[in-house]
Amino acid sequence: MLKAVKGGLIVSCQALPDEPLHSSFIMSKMALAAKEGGAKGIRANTKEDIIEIKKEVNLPVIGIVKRDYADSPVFITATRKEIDELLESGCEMIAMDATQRNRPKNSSLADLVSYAKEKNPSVELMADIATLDDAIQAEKLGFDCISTTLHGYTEETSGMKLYNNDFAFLRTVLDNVEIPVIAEGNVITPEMYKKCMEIGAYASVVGGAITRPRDITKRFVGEAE
Ligand SMILES: CC(=O)N[C@H](C=O)[C@@H](O)[C@H](O)[C@H](O)COP(=O)(O)O
Repeated sequence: MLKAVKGGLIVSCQALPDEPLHSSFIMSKMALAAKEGGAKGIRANTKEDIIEIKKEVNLPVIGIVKRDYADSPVFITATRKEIDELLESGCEMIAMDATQRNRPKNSSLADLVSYAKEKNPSVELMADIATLDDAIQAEKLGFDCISTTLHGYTEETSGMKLYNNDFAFLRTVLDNVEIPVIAEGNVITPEMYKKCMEIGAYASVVGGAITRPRDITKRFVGEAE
């Protein structure tokens, strides 16, 4: 997967149950639109969506399963159960929360990494990180790449945006790890995408700005209010 997406755009095609476009069929068509537009890969949520997407496009897929747990704030591929679902989906890469927060049932991130690698060594692993320390730890744990997905979405990083201070966080992560770093989260214009690539991101994931029309509409409406 990593080779296939190098230097390119990965489109995240996700719609949760409370979103108008929640449907595996619609996500598969979003993926087709992304492919026709030149995307090199797809990021998708749930085994069901990934299976539908794979029927429609032959692009590599980064799979996640978002599921809430009462005893932890971690919700992106949080336990072995979600890893199992993704291994059954046929996705080429699995992304998981790689923050150092408490995980459901006191499980450990190291365990999830070795579990996934043992079950299918050919599936690559992406670390969804929020801080520089998360990135450094993820590299030590053997992840294949890092994504800035959760920067701004944890208690510690609340309110921070990837583009703040001319993408300072992305630059810092790039300076401190050797494995590929993928820019993800609030990349909402083609100019921002271009900037991420110029700074040295290996690839960039864009989601809402392409596949969430409710959010796009809100941005337009909000601009004129
Ligand atoms: C924080 C979180 O839950 N991020 C999720 C991770 O898969 C998705 O909801 C985002 O759409 C994805 O990261 C792409 O980001 P953006 O939609 O901002 O381009």
